[in-house]
Amino acid sequence: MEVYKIKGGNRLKGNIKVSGAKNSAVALIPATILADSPVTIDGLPEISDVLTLKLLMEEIGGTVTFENGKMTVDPTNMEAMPLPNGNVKKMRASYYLMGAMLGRFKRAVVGLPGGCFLGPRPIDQHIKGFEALGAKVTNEHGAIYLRADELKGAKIYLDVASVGATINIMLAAVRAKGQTIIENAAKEPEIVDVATLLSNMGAKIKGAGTSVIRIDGVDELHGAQHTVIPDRIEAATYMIMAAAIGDGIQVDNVIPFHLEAVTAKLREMGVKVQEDEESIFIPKSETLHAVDVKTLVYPGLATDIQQPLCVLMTQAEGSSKVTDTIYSARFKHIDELRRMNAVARVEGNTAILTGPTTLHGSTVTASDLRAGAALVIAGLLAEGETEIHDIYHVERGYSDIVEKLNALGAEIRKETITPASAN
Ligand SMILES: CC(=O)N[C@H]1[C@@H](OP(=O)(O)OP(=O)(O)OC[C@H]2O[C@@H](n3ccc(=O)[nH]c3=O)[C@H](O)[C@@H]2O)O[C@H](CO)[C@@H](O)[C@@H]1O
Ligand SMILES: C=C(OP(=O)(O)O)C(=O)O
Repeated sequence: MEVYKIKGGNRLKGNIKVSGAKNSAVALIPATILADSPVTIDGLPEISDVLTLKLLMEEIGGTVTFENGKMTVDPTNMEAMPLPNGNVKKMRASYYLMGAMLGRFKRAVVGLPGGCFLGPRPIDQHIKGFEALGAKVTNEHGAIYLRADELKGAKIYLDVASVGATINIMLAAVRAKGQTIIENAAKEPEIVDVATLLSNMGAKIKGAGTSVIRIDGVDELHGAQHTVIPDRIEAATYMIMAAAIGDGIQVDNVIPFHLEAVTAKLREMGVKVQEDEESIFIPKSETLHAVDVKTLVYPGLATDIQQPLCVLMTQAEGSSKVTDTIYSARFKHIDELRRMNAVARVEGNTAILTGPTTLHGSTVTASDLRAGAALVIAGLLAEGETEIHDIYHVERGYSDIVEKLNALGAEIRKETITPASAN
């Protein structure tokens, strides 16, 4: 089993470069299925979700090259191979194969997705959208079967502004006959990024990034070239880390506009965030103040940032409250932080953390991706050594995290331990 071992307490300093956005990358790659010639995507993060999608593209007959963050997918010989199990279960965003394969082949069989367990994560809005476009959708033995004689544009109102449903419906609708209107669409920057690639492939999409998206279906989509946007969640994680244990850290390759909610919250805590065009500098923090946080859909504070932010709250004076309105049970990191001496408790969909506290190195488990990121920051802050288990979650979302942090002066290493020594 692979674990991270972190010797805590080192102050960190220097520049750290953010990679391409995971949540864009995992939709851009399936979007290539819709083209009739090769699509190249540049700036992709080297994370396990991207490698899993590469394998899935190959499983359905795509020819894929991936080097130095640049992936070219030739979808010409792809077929509607059923994908009920295997790689689709390793990640959440394999659900985008449903929309993309339905758009191209008018049929697909895709296993229910994996990904972070954050409490229930239904996909009813995706299915409602596919059905509105004319697909018959059934759930058989844990796989979703989709079939349509033809896809027809429709007006679809999303009951929740879901990122996944918005993108998935967009992927199918670009090849439907006539106009599709998605109302109460999610507005996350990753949706705009996917719409940009699809438009470059010949799709007709208006309104991505607003709550009403209009799509005029086209008969074919062609190859294109695209560079993925920077990962705003990775950037926010490193901003929080910089505020917690930095002696001056510049986070490079960011779009500061995408980070406004976290920037505002850090400033409220007393952090002096300095924005430039494509970078953000965080000087050494002075006194940190407790704050209350509520996660919301974009442009509100992302639920994915809540978990790392909890660690910073252990260093702030007073009691902070974090209410997660998107995933009410996304608090498994709190138990692990308590093992590290954090003063924290969960009441319903709210965590309450009181600081400042000295964190103690401990053996802890990453229950999901951002819980893992939170524990890495906690380990960097803690006195003594921290050992983090189940780091495969972290590797779904953070490209080269060990190398990036060590370059700032951290002491973190990946080690393989035997299960016996894991106890
Ligand atoms: C691969 C990817 O992009 N993952 C992100 C995406 O996940 P994901 O796309 O799965 O999240 P959604 O935006 O769909 O979920 C938002 C909320 O809507 C609910 N819901 C969603 C779909 C549906 O059909 N029915 C339904 O009820 C969910 O349970 C959740 O409470 O957005 C989440 C919320 O910003 C982020 O935490 C994830 O990092
Ligand atoms: C929850 C996340 O990812 P996924 O939707 O891929 O599980 C995340 O990125 O924090």
